[in-house]
Amino acid sequence: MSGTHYATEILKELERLLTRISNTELETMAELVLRSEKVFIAGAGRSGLMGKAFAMRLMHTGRQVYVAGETVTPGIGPTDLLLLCSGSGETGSLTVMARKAVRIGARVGLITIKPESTIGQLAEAIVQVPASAKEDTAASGAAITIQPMGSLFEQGLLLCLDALVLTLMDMEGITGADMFGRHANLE
Ligand SMILES: O=C([C@H](O)CO)[C@H](O)[C@H](O)COP(=O)(O)O
Repeated sequence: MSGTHYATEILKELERLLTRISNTELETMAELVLRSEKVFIAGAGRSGLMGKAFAMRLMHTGRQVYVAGETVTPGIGPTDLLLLCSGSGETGSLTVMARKAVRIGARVGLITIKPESTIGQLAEAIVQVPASAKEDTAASGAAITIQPMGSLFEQGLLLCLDALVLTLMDMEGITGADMFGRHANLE
């Protein structure tokens, strides 16, 4: 298979994956975002990069958004949401954050392959992105993707988060122009 054929195959994988994501779960997550004063986003590695892309768009919708671990990020409080992006739902640093957020009384949201995971058990709202786990794609036969590791999850995660932004725009009557007005002007 050549480069563009791979890209076409990836699109087919994503189409199959996205039809298996629940609208109800997405809407529940959108409602949780709207009910929270501040939204803190966290994820490790590539999952974290997708989370950061979402954090920017969520800021564009007018919400108070922070990426956990950045120097200017304040503390989380009981009226806030910690939204975690983790395929496994078991990543150590994120599990620690989730436990701390729960202890403080904040809500935890999770986008994951594994709702039954440690973080899943701490989360009030979960959107399941039913891709292959990163370790399964390394083992022959177990995967539903031709891609290595967590790539299918991470791509599905980004699309799912962009769908969440559109859902929030619908719910709040926000336009793309409103959002563009909030974009960074020191680029
Ligand atoms: O970067 C990642 C790795 O390349 C797998 O594709 C993962 O996103 C990172 O390891 C975090 O894992 P999860 O918390 O299980 O998403």
